[in-house]
Amino acid sequence: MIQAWSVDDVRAAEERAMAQLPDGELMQRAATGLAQVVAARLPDDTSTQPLVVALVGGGNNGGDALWALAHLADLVGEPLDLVAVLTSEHRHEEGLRAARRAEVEIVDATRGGSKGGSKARRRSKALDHAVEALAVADVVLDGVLGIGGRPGLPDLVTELLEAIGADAHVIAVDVPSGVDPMGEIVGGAGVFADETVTFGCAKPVHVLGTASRCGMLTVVDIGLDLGRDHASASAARTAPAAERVDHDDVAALWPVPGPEDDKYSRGVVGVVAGGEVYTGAPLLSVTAAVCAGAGMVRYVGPPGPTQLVRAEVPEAVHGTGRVQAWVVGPGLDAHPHSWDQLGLAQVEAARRALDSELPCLVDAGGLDLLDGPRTHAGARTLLTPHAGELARLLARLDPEASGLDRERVVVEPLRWARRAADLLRATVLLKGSTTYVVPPPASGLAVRAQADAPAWAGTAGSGDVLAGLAGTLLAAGLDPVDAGSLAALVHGVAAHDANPGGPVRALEIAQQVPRTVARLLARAAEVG
Ligand SMILES: NC(=O)C1=CN([C@@H]2O[C@H](COP(=O)(O)OP(=O)(O)OC[C@H]3O[C@@H](n4cnc5c(N)ncnc54)[C@H](O)[C@@H]3O)[C@@H](O)[C@H]2O)[C@@H](O)CC1
Repeated sequence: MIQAWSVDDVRAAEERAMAQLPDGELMQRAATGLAQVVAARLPDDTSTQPLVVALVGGGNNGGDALWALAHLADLVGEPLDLVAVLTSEHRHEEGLRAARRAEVEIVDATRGGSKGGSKARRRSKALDHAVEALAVADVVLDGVLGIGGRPGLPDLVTELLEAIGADAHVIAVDVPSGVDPMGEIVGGAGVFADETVTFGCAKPVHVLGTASRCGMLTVVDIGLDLGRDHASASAARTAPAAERVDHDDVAALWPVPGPEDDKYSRGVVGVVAGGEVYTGAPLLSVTAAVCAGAGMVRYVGPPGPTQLVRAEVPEAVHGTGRVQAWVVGPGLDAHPHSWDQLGLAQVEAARRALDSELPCLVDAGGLDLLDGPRTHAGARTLLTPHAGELARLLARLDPEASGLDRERVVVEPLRWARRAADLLRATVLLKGSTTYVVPPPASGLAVRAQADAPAWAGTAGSGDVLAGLAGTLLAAGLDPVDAGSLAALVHGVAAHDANPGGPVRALEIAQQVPRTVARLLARAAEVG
């Protein structure tokens, strides 16, 4: 599990550590670790002298970058070209002195050129020089903004970033500059790093939807005390703000049956999905549930899709009966015409499932049937909207979200998922290239974010498969946060495994699940 702590918790932990350590020690640890990573990324080709350029901001993040350049000169022991481009009128003076002592070339890009005239003529010589160096640098260190950064960048920095050559390896110091350190706001201007070197622990930016801006993540241990040892939790220890389940967690979380288990103890999942119009969704959800290892799958639906499920998934049983969790809504028409008796009966079946006290996954058309907090199943409800469905749900139920649209959800996914989780007292799994699993804020549980799926997985029916998969995990007794995040991971990996690097159809994702689960379980046995 990758765990990330909030900026406030990191700052508090830094203060606690600094109170025990000599002045500047934490930054030295950070800069030394950073310099070691940079040294390892220098080109093997020794025919030309490697060039490392650091973009240096005015805060401690800039200080890290300056000290790292200073250490690098000692560490590598071979001639290097080191350039620090200052991007702010503020300076980390100690870092600057250290860089000067180490004969790092200092380029002050903030020194303005002549005023007036065209933009090109106004550029200072220093800026031109920085731009030239960036174009040919082997490694570029982004030390403009760290955890003190707000989303967005000054124009000067944007101009410098645009000058970075295509072959440069870009390493962000702690946080890619311009990107929200808390990972709440996705997109916008900012660095796209090949790699991020962070200090003490991961921050939300590294695991939420902003993770794609960070590239590979290295955490340098600088001795922060951040709730690593839950067993001896003291007042000073804090809970993570965000988490990501990884492949090595699957064995610990996946419900593997034991010799005493039977189909009932493994979990019976009931699927109320589809209708006479949408017949594919139930087939996909039921297939996924069977393939995920449900003890039994009961399908509830009108004759058309029932016939199809009978023909394609002989393992499924039909009609209502005892279940341990419900999947309600894939392909469900929540508002059938008054003459559509079969459609109305299916909506009634969905409402009965929603009103039961059992764990419940609510997807697609099922979301349109929700009208307030989940008082019965409460914390054991998992809502699985995509951005458009979440916008529609909130615009309908939350007076403060009237007019909310998909685009706003895409920019601030956590804000709106959290809002729905709070309002409906349910866990919200928001689907997208990053899948967020957001428990009700009152639970105090960390948000999870998964980004395991290839873009090919964004295909019709893929969400129906995810619903069947996650519903099976709910029926096996997992809580909604584990069920949602584990299902998202396995769904994504199965989409990859089904056809690595190429298109995949939803049914193939479902059919791949047994082998993907087996592979992930075997991996744990090998690692363990
Ligand atoms: N506190 C410590 O002991 C340690 C701090 N470390 C480093 O310190 C960093 C945090 O340093 P700071 O708190 O100085 O913050 P930053 O270095 O991230 O920069 C904050 C400064 O940038 C300005 N700023 C923020 N967003 C901006 C934007 N979008 N456009 C223009 N200016 C903007 C702020 O007003 C502030 O002056 C960490 O990310 C890490 O790199 C590490 O050295 C580890 C130890």
